[in-house]
Amino acid sequence: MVLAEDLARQQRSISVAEFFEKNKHLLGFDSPMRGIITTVKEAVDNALDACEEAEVLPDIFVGIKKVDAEVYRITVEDNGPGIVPENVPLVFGKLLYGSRFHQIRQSRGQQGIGISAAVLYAQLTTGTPALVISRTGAKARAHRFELMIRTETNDPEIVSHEEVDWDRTHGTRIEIQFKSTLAAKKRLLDYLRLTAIVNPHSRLTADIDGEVTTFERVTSEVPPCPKSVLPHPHGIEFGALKRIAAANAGTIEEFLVNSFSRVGKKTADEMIDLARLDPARKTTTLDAEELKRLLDAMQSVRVPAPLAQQCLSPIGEELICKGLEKEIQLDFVSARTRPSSVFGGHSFVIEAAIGYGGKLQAEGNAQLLRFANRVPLLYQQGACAITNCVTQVNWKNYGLSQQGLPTGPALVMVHVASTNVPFTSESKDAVASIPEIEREIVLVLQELGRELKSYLSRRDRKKQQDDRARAICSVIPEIAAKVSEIVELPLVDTSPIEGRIMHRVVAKKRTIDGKVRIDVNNYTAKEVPLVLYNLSRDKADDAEPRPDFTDEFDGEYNKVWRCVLAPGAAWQVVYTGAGDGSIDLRGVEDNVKVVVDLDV
Ligand SMILES: Nc1ncnc2c1ncn2[C@@H]1O[C@H](COP(=O)(O)OP(=O)(O)OP(=O)(O)O)[C@@H](O)[C@H]1O
Repeated sequence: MVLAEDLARQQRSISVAEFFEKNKHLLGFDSPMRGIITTVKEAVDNALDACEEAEVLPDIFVGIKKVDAEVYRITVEDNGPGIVPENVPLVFGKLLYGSRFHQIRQSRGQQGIGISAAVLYAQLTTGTPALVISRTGAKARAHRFELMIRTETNDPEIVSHEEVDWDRTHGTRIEIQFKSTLAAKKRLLDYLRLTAIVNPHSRLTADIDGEVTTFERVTSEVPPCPKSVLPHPHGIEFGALKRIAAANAGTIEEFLVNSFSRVGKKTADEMIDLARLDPARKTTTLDAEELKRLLDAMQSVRVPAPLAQQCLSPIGEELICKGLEKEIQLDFVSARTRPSSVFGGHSFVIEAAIGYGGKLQAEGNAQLLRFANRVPLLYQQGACAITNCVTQVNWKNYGLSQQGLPTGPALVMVHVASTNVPFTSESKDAVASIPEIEREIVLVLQELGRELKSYLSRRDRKKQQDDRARAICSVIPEIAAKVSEIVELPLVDTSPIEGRIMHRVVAKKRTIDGKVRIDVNNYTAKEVPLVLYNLSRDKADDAEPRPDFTDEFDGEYNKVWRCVLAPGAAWQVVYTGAGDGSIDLRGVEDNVKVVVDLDV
């Protein structure tokens, strides 16, 4: 009895801020290094969400500066709609306060914890308040706050508040200081690069201790902001049904039609009938047993899937490829956006891409890029359903070797976009194992695997043909020389014949005038593709071709320069390479001649 009374004296409620102060690892603040990444991630997620809501092209600045031995100041500034001054203290100084928790639509933020957890972490490690400046439009003045969190009550504490001048017309800036290290610099830049890939409409500028990196946008089209939809009857649980039914003044039929997505009068009547209820009854009069019957009926009646186009914002195949190509040089890339699907009443869309070659590492595991609602997932790869699906696919069928993950110079990217991404924890690092989601991921990877396979066999076939053609071409000049010696006639230029064998122009070191002359008039195509091979990779690496040449590696041989010569166009190009002599490409009307001087 005494013990119970002793215990009773110790029992008291715990504020959510106290809880997370003690369990900061649950929110991704388990180490000082990770603290920086999580803070930047939370603030950038919020900035991107806010810009999307305001339909402005995001222009986001991330600054990290050492201010003391172990203390870093993290700044994130956006050009979003700003936050009204009354809400600023709540947004940054109260955990579980946000605008997205109650909305059913795709957004980066969900829980209303992210940024206030960063403020809490800062005050825990350095005791300094967060500095926030926000402005909502040209007509309003900016408000500057210094904020802390009262952990015992989970309430904001306003240390200072004043109106200030700010050159941005709208946007928000947050500055947080905490103990950390800059060991996370590479990871931070990786995070920003990945964020740029899945948010191709945004410009991200990072200043990490004076070193500035900009990730430029690849499109100027703002993706439409996903719209909030009503809950789907297949995704509702008893507690939620009871709560919304109690708050509804109408009849059961009105309740079903007005409170759930894709439920019309006919579907509602079918549900009510199945639950053996009177459609004219008020929902507030239903007892627990009747609500249970209604819930069962709602789950068994067929209802069309939620309208994914409204509430989701997939990136799209073209922009995924553009983003990947810009940030990671690849020889092959292909992307797929699957049709939308549903799990537990929540819409989701799976997007994926496969890249190969280019600057990817030839050894070791393929690079796996995981994303959820346009946010890169950087931690807990092993615990994520995406990783599980990638290892389930038999990559050997598609020309890659495999040790769990595929290996070799490949990249696999998967994006889960959903109104409710099922994360394994509050730190939102890994996607939970949901059979519907996993099925879609495996399907899309198999689809892309087939494309990769046909690219790899095309490439191998081409390499074989090239090798053969090269072997033949290497003996033609010798045969020509021998023949001219025998028949005692001048040596002819064999380049056009070689060109026809190779189906392209091959420049090699030759002795005629110390130059190679290639006549491309044999091409009947409207445009003449010109490819220069066999330039020493080292030398060609330093060389800058003309802007109308694209410049790439063929992955197998050497540097390849491509351009298109239109017949009839007059060409006069003189190029001086780095130490490998000059290359002179010349074409005249109806007689396009290419002269390559490799006289080194
Ligand atoms: N830069 C910003 N511009 C405009 N509004 C913002 C900004 N940052 C935060 N907010 C508002 O503050 C709310 C709380 O942000 P917070 O990061 O705590 O949670 P969240 O983003 O909603 O969810 P999560 O915890 O999953 O990140 C957001 O829902 C949003 O309404």
